[in-house]
Amino acid sequence: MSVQQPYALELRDLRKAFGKTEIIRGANLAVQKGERVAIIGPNGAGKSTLFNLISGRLLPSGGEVQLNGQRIDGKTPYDINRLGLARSFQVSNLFSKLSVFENLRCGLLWSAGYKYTFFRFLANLHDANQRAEELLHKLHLEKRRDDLAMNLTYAEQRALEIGVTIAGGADVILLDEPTAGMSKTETAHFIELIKEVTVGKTLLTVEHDMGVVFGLADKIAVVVYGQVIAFDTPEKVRANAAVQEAYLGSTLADNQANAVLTGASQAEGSDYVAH
Ligand SMILES: Nc1ncnc2c1ncn2[C@@H]1O[C@H](COP(=O)(O)OP(=O)(O)OP(=O)(O)O)[C@@H](O)[C@H]1O
Repeated sequence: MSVQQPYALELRDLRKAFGKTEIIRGANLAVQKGERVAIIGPNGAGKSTLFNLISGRLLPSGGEVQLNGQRIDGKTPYDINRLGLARSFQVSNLFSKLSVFENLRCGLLWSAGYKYTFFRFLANLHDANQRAEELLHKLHLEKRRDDLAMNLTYAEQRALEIGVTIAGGADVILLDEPTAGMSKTETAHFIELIKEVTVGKTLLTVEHDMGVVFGLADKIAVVVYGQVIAFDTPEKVRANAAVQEAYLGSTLADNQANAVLTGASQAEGSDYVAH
């Protein structure tokens, strides 16, 4: 009899109230290792709150979050990161006055624990240099190696941001709207890049752009009113009557529903506020 592997990420009856209002109302989700999952849902459904609960920025009011079979709810973002979960924020995460190479090396050295001793730092430096070169190549940023992060194009900054996120070696990656603000062509390239650099990793994205969702995700988790009402392949989610029903009710929701049902990319930008 084979021993079942733990899920890469599991939410069990997760809850979060702000004051008296329960925003996350018993969310359940079980993500297998290596799956790419897009979290979608109407505005205000609780997608960002879920990401904040998973990454430790918010403490749950109830329920559990498990990472590779280990409970992480109640831990700090730092500890959760050390246990193998990394979240990419917007470009503000970068050191704007350091070069592309130096940004990647910082990410690598931080994960290698350079803080502990100077000698360990030196020992790690050679290895970090080599791995930073490899990452540069993966990110298609070789030509930008010595340019300051602040001088990159927006799309390049987002690529570097993802590079710094994965540099730490985490095996579960959370990306907040990775292609927000990009042109259609940039988005198409970026989806391919994300796929390449996250091979073998588990990926969760919060996403409004259905083009990205259908281009990137193996599975879609539909969050409505603080619960995961469907979690399945894009095709099955599209055909799910409960998803169709839950999306009805507002113009924006109608637009999103149409996009889900047709697999079309949304033309307009989102009103998602980065945290
Ligand atoms: N810190 C907070 N204090 C009080 N209410 C909050 C807080 N954070 C989020 N909320 C509320 O929780 C609800 C869900 O917000 P959240 O940002 O998680 O939704 P979302 O699905 O990510 O929405 P969007 O698609 O618009 O980004 C909203 O009504 C929001 O006002």
